[in-house]
Amino acid sequence: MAVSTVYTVQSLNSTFSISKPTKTQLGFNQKQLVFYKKTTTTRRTTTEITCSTGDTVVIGLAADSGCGKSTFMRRLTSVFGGAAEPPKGGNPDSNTLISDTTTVICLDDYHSLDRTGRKEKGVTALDPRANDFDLMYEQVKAIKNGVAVEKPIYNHVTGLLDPPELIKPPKIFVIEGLHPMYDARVRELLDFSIYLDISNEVKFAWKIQRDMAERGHSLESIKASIEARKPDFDAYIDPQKQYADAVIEVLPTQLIPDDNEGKVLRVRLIMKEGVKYFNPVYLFDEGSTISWIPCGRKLTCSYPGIKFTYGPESYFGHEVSVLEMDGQFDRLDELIYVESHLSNISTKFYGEVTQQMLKHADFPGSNNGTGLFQTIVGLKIRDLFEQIVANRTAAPLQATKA
Ligand SMILES: Nc1ncnc2c1ncn2[C@@H]1O[C@H](COP(=O)(O)OP(=O)(O)OP(=O)(O)O)[C@@H](O)[C@H]1O
Ligand SMILES: O=C(CO)[C@H](O)[C@H](O)COP(=O)(O)O
Repeated sequence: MAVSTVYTVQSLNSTFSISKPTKTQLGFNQKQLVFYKKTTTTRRTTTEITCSTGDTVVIGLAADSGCGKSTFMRRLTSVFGGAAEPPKGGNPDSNTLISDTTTVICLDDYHSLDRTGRKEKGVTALDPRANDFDLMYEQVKAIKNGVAVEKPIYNHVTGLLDPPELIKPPKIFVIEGLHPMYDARVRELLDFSIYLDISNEVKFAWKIQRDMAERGHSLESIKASIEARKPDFDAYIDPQKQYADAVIEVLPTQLIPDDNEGKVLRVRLIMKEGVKYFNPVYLFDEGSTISWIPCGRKLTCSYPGIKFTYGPESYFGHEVSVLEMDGQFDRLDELIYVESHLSNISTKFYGEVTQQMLKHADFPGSNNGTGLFQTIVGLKIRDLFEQIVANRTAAPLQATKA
């Protein structure tokens, strides 16, 4: 019986056919090859095998508005080197940030209702009915498979949906916003997920600081906006934390009794056990329960001091490790003392965490656990990315040997 084999290779720019692929092409490790489709035709039957060759690692970052996502993204892209900028020559109100390695998109771009539409229907932007999850899923899947997409833009200045912008598959694709883990199909596409869990007291303090000082809002209007969002936040945003591989929880300090200023923070890094390519950070002794007050000869601490705790816990029925820091640093250069007591932080050289923190000393949270844990999660993401890529490169080699 005559058997002919047709291979169709779709690159980012074109589709072309080749009669017989080379070994490299069969190993799917050419970045520009996105779909590999082999059609074996006998006289009457056709079998199709489709393989994706995209190298893109997808990271989800969930948090409410004004909870530090942009700051976290700036720390993350800095770990990979190079600055992140909006697409060149594009819409000046684009929410996208592109650097050499990473592309960060804001999921607000998948709002299906614009500001007026939401007002007319009486729904908030947090409500799933105001968002297009089908399109979000299709486009994140395409990027993960190495296919460029035309993503819509939600314009925060006008409140309208602007014409789409072209997003090409990067090495690391970060989807940040209100709902990266809401839709099960999108969740499945994530290689790693993070939730920034800012307690109400702290969220309020940060909102006041930003919206009163920088945006001229009144205290009453800030209170009203937080209250108006709360039911939908509780229903649709907050539950996503159960799916996150890492949660950064930000709470008022316990070092000052009845503190309500929200300036000194207790920050917990909750790390899920058993996540592929992710080994939780630990303090002194993995799996033990530790309480450590490092203030003394090597670390300068003014009132109320600093306290670290570490240990195993259960979080939404998952086994997790929790590293906690309560208090704030007086001198950032002394952070090296704390860093040297942490293990599994995925640094490439001694003192890398301290170096990153010093480099961005002017970012919010640089003197406390928010900055420290965001930096560490950035390093863990770099490590995860490198492991995934190494694994993908090794797999075709093994297949070729077999
Ligand atoms: N770690 C932090 N410590 C103190 N304040 C912080 C911290 N992170 C963020 N803030 C405050 O919250 C504000 C919002 O931060 P950021 O812009 O990073 O949040 P966002 O989630 O990206 O906000 P939005 O979604 O509204 O754009 C900052 O201007 C700052 O006032
Ligand atoms: O929750 C939000 C996420 O950033 C925004 O409020 C939402 O995107 C709507 O934006 P705007 O208030 O500009 O119409």
